[in-house]
Amino acid sequence: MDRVRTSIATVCLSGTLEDKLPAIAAAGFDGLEVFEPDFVSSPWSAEELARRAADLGLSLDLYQPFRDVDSVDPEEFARNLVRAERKFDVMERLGCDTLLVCSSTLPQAVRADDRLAEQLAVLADAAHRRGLRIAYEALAWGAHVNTYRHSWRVVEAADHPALGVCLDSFHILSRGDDPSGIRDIPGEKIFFLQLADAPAMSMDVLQWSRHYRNFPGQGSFDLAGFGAHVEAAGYRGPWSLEIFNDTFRGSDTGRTAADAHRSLRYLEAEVSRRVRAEAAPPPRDDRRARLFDAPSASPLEGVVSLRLAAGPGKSDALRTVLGRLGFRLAGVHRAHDLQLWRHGGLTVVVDASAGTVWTAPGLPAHLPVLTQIGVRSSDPESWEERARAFEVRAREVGLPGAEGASTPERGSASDVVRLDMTDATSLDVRGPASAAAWEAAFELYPGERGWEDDVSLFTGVDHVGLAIPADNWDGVMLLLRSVLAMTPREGLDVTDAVGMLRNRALERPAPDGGPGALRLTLSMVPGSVSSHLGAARRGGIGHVAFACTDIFTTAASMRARGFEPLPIPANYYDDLDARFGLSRELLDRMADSGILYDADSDGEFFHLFTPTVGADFFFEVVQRVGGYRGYGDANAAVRLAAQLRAT
Ligand SMILES: O=C(O)c1ccc(O)c(O)c1
Ligand SMILES: [Mg+2]
Repeated sequence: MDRVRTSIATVCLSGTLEDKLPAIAAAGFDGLEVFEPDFVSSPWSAEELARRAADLGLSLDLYQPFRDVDSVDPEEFARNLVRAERKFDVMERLGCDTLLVCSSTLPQAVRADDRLAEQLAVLADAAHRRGLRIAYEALAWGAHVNTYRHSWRVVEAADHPALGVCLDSFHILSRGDDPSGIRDIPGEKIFFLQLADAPAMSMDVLQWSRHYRNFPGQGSFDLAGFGAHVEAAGYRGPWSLEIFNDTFRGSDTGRTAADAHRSLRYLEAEVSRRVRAEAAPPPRDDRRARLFDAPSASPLEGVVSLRLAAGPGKSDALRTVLGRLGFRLAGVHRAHDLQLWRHGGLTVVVDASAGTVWTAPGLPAHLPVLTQIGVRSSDPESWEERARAFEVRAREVGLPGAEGASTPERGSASDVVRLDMTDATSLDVRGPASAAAWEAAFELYPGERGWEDDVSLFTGVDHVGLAIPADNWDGVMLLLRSVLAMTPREGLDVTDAVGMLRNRALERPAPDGGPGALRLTLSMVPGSVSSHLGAARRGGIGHVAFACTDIFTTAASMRARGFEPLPIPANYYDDLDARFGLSRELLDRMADSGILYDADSDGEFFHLFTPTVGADFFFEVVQRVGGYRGYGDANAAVRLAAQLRAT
């Protein structure tokens, strides 16, 4: 059976049709929806657009929108029919056979269903005579028809072969409607399917729809459940994206189109899972083969290494902090200005060169920056395949050779597969052979093995905080959810001394089902990818949080190395006392070491912070007690104020 056809409305992308068409084709779409304002503002004739689309192998799947066709005023309805005929002319010339008609938003919309069905049948008849058809869509803010069930009732009553419904996930899910009734619509009467996700928001639904939609996997709708209903109904037309989003309208066209196509692949894989889970016995191959499914990859087994670009300017400050955290300088690279720091099983590489040795040419605007997170896994190649299936570039990397910084990727096979998570930070999946290959590139200090201080205070990396430029937020979210199968937690906005930060944690469970093998907290920073890392924001954002089992012992040990706890005000501990009723003794001990506290129904959380190093980077040490699931976000404003004071 044929694969699902993918389509995208031109309104999703930035630029003019000259920019959009090639980007849509390059991203791998089969077709597109012609958004009328894009056509009206184009110098291309309908024939020219049709020819250009055909040259790129794209079909024109829908012409949209046609608004407010029905009317209680017969003369107005007659005029609307004339208007429709003009659009049929355009569609004939385009070779596009389906017109999207939205439910009316006007006061003169027909309120009687039988009358509305009659008018739609007249319109459908006119379309039919031209070999065209009408897909009727219930806008969530339609004056009379604003639910899919209502649109289907009217279409069913009209009973015309050239009239069907258009289902748009946004209009259905934004209202909190139950989508399971889609199963009751015959698949062949669903003429078109528009897919959009959106972040949870509490606002006027029209504003929400016109400005904040995003691609499947970027928002919080249950689109997999929605898609499973549509599949069950037997719909076999294209899956089309219709995203009105102000940020996408101003972002790189090719990049947005690539995200868009990836989002459909992700959604197909998710729907495929639902369909399989639902059906007993599992659906036959024909149903499954229609939907894309990604190969699974070897489990990730925790963060084992980190790399920080510090440049010559920030490497000393970083060196001081790492030393106080209990890391030791274990060696230097044979050819590059790279330092190897170690603590127990953890490795941190500080890149002190004037460019970055492994990353993009030129240093990011703000230093230090976390450029790499290394995770252990038995089969890195399986990640290369999985990433490729999701159209994400991943590659096996060589170690920086001795030839010079200009050819860092040449060198011995590394057993490392690199995936670009953000513009600054890659995820390096490190296979069993990677550690040895890696070490060979470094000159280890004598006595490195029997270091007298070789106690490991940290059990690993609890989580990593990344600053994400606003225009890359949705793209990163989709990549983490699709390729890495991470699950977002509820978003949280934190208001602090210098503004508001939008935060979102994503987690990927450990192979043993325990807490996160990979936990990331993303914070949205103003600015764009093109300014390399967004505008500077005062205060800490990017960070690495090390896990420990006894934060008081860890704090004492850090202090013995010269670490000075971040001064946390007494008011904070009084407030803790009021909220949690902790013992005075515990509060005093926490205050003494600059430790902050949080608790949820499953456990407790203790954490401490370093001052910021450079623009916004810091380290955190955390101790989770019981099943605490959060990240101590309640303390973010107190932490930030203390960091501002300390730097
Ligand atoms: O916002 C609108 O008007 C609009 C137009 C066409 C659509 O398909 C839609 O979902 C919304
Ligand atoms: Mg729509």
